[in-house]
Amino acid sequence: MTAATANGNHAIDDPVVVKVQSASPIEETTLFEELYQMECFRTGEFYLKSGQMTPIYIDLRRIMSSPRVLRMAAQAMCDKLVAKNIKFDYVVGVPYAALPLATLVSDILNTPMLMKRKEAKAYGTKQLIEGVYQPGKTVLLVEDVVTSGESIRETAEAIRKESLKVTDAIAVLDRQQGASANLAEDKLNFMSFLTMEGILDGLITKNEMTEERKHQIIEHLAKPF
Ligand SMILES: O=P(O)(O)OC[C@H]1O[C@H](OP(=O)(O)OP(=O)(O)O)[C@H](O)[C@@H]1O
Repeated sequence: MTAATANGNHAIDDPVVVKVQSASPIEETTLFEELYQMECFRTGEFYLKSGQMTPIYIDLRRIMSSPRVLRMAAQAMCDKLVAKNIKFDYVVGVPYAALPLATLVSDILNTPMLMKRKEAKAYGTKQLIEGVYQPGKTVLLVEDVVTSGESIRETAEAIRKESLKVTDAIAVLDRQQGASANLAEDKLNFMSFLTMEGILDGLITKNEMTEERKHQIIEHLAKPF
């Protein structure tokens, strides 16, 4: 049996929608504070997937150690999806870091999840996309942190090969290094709950950073990969 959920998405075998939006929407500053307390922000010299050096590293893998904060981050994305009236039939997390987030988004919105593997297995069904799906349906991609958008793009490509549609992707945080424009070229609408600029402003309020350092970092991150 298929049932439409409150946001118009479809769930299998579960007609009862119990959760969608938070009673009061989660504020960016509230999630920032939780991420700060969980030491998700580190300054220094780190290297990203793209090979680029970054003076600030944001590690949202840490939040799986707090189900409360993990849920808050997922709920913040759900609030945004509902507010923007984004429609989709399945939720897919960009492996691996976003998988716990995607699981909670699927749960909160009562919308089925699929799982995209980084690599297909050489045994079993050898499928790259796991779960039950019908071709022609639409997938929402969920990310933790986005830099270039390449991981989203790769995931969208694998999903589209299965004759599924992908039009929207959401992340907890956009490092604001060109992902929106890159993904738009691939017909993907990208949104995030937090931005790098918001994080840097938050770190200024914590006296962890000066305005001058913030501008140096933004300038550094604006350089091409
Ligand atoms: O926008 P991009 O330039 O693709 O960078 C962002 C990606 O990098 C990180 O994943 P990582 O490659 O470190 O793998 P993991 O999720 O398995 O830790 C992050 O979780 C995103 O998926």
